[in-house]
Amino acid sequence: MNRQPLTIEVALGARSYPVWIGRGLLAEADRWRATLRGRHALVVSNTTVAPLYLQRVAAGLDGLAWSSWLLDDGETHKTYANAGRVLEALAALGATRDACVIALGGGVVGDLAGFAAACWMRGIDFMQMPTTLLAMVDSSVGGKTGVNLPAGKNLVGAFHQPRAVVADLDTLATLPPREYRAGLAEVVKGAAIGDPAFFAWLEEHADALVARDEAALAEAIARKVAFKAAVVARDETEQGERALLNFGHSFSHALETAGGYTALLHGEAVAVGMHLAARLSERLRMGTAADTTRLVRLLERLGLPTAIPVGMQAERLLELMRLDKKNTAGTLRLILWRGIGRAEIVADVPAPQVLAVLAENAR
Ligand SMILES: NC(=O)c1ccc[n+]([C@@H]2O[C@H](COP(=O)([O-])OP(=O)(O)OC[C@H]3O[C@@H](n4cnc5c(N)ncnc54)[C@H](O)[C@@H]3O)[C@@H](O)[C@H]2O)c1
Ligand SMILES: O=C(O)C(=O)C[C@@H](O)[C@H](O)[C@H](O)COP(=O)(O)O
Ligand SMILES: [Zn+2]
Repeated sequence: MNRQPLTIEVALGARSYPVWIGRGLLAEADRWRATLRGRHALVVSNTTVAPLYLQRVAAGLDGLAWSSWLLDDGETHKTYANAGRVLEALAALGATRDACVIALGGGVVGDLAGFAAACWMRGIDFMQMPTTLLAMVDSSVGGKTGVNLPAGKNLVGAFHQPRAVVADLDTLATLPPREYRAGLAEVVKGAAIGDPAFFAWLEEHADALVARDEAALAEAIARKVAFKAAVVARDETEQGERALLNFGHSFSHALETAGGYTALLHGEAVAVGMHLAARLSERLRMGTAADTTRLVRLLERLGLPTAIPVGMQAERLLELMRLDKKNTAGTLRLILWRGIGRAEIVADVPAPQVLAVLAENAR
């Protein structure tokens, strides 16, 4: 079998890096090990992923001074305190400026480990080894790193690009169904904001994706990664276009925070958030009910939620949305939607209209 991975480059000049997508890549250490510059490596993983996959990575670190640091599992552990613990682990390892932090896990591990790498000695190398669908198609690519505060999602963080992304599709074999579906939400997001042909392809292949058909999944991952890589290459630090990748996220981050980071998975909250953003767009006479229906149908076929969880108050959600990083000067700035493939950044969105959509959809 030809084991050459698909390579998608994130083109950022001297800081360009490959996203390798394929099977068996963790064990093919020669490829990824060549990107390590120094003799120290810290593998950050969690208590679920490490027993499954750390051994494959460890085999490739032979001869280096390396150790591992394991996070407890779950979004509630993506905290500033735990980022500090990763930094302490780097100190214990004696990591110098040429050390590398390797994130082995989902987006929680990747965001936290990347943030620690951005902070240690003002920034050291970092490699992403995503093991969830969501991390492969979204969080491992683009260099957004960070942690949550009780006040809000991802409020503390840094842009810090990895040196390489190693997406080993074999790891998805152990991913629980709910986590797999959550990853599909970020795939739909990419198509919804800027690629109508991809959206139509997803509609056509929804059943195959639900059944985890290998070819359909590989194509979905490749298309979403290529889409995101291109956006990041044009606007690395979200001065403009990159904010479109935040479609649904003003709502979803509020939903996640309101739920104490346990009620909804990030991808599930993004699905609900995209639905709410589409409804708000209709209300503001930007989008059409027909497009919202297409979006909701696709999300539901993929097994994703589209409704606000029972008991979440509209006023509380609006209050949380006011702390979103896209806002300026005390006004709401959201990603709204003119329809399939046509998202837009909209400033000064009237709060009463947002509240009305939240209230209409709260249960
Ligand atoms: N930086 C970015 O650009 C970006 C983009 C999207 C999401 N995110 C962040 O990513 C996080 C969500 O990431 P996620 O959905 O990967 O969640 P996650 O990291 O919590 O992983 C999901 C679950 O799957 C388990 N798991 C991971 N890989 C597994 C495997 N191969 N087999 C079995 N179990 C496995 C994990 O232990 C966890 O229980 C959120 O914090 C979100 O804010 C960041
Ligand atoms: O890469 C981006 O840019 C994104 O917005 C991707 C999002 O899916 C992701 O959830 C990201 O972490 C959100 O970033 P934030 O800036 O809203 O915290
Ligand atoms: Zn997201």
